[in-house]
Amino acid sequence: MAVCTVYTAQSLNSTCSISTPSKSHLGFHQKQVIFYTKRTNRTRSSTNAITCSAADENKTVVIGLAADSGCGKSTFMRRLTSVFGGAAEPPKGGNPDSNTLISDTTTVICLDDYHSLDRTGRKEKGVTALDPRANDFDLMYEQVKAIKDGIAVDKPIYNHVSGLLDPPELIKPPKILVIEGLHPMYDERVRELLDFSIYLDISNEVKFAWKIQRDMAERGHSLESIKASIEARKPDFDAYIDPQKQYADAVIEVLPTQLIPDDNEGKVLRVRLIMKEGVKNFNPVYLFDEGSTISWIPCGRKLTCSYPGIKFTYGPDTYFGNEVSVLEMDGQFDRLDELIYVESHLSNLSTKFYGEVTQQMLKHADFPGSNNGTGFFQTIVGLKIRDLYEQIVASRAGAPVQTAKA
Ligand SMILES: Nc1ncnc2c1ncn2[C@@H]1O[C@H](COP(=O)(O)OP(=O)(O)OP(=O)(O)O)[C@@H](O)[C@H]1O
Ligand SMILES: O=C(CO)[C@H](O)[C@H](O)COP(=O)(O)O
Repeated sequence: MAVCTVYTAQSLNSTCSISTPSKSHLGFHQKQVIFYTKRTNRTRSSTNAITCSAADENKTVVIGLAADSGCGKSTFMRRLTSVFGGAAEPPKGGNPDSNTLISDTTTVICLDDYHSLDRTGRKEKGVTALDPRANDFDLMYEQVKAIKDGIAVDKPIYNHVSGLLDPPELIKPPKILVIEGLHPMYDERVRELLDFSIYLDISNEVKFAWKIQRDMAERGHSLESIKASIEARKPDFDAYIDPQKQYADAVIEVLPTQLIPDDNEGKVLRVRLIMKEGVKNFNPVYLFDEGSTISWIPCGRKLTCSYPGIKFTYGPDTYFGNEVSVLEMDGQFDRLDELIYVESHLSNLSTKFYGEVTQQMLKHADFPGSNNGTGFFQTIVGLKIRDLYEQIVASRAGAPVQTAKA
């Protein structure tokens, strides 16, 4: 037994703890405790440096989700957390404007909380929130690494209501940590901590249509102000956000349909799920025959399709020099219960029972994108992440990995 100041490891199986008071500015959860190590793999008798790490099988799995604002991250997160069961809610009794969502298995933190400049600060310096100079990547790295190592942190909160940085909130290491926001793959050190990464790539036309729908209808903004805000963000979006897609293990690309010539309504979407080959614990989904190039129009006797119909394509491709498999869906579903027909023609879905994708889609039929490839592919990626998590846990425990059914 030793008495020391520790950055508290929350897991009982944590192997040891650390004492480096000079690091308190990094927001580790710091307190004076009697320090007891249950299973010590490594101890170093130094007054100010005891290394800490959670027992390997308990280490937090870290997922990164990158996208611009208003591109469907929250909707995706709701689909993902639902796959693990249990409701995701803000920390109980905490800041009502917290951006964090916690469920039994997952904790989703929003990287806006690492803005180093508040709204006024950005205005004074003439930088946008997308600019790396408005974000604290050192703190982001230190805290994500700490959580991954089983250590709770006091994470700052960026308050979107006031535009100010609020007092921090305690984040305990969950089974799965999702870091979502503008820059999860921007900093190489943070990128290295990710067990899996996703980029939501929404084309300008579609982003514009979604922004109008939300910001005009729900937030009372004018068409001109929405256009101006998109234009103002574009240079920094192109410089700092968009390039992250090259690092993503999966990209969901959302484009206008090709089924309606010169469509400018932006309601019918062509959605591409780009899946990197050779990623550990992740086997891309395929249609009919793995590695072949397939074009499929499922609108026949088993799927109701009104104009302009539905078209799937699948095949190998390259993306930023990486080998990928691409599954594409253009069009929209008329009847969600018939989705089972499409699901039954896809393989490597990592479902636990026949029809699980369809069941998830029906459960959240009211979420945006439920009648097209955005919701369909987000659900599939959610199931793939569950599978990846289960494989990581099984391999750490040295148990044979029980592969998913489909
Ligand atoms: N798949 C979709 N299909 C149609 N509209 C969508 C879809 N996903 C999101 N939207 C629209 O975009 C808006 C923003 O979605 P969401 O809140 O999920 O995005 P976000 O990236 O979390 O936004 P922010 O970062 O601004 O909080 C929704 O209110 C909805 O209008
Ligand atoms: O790009 C964003 C990510 O959500 C926001 O614009 C950024 O976080 C700044 O927020 P606000 O506009 O509320 O000051």
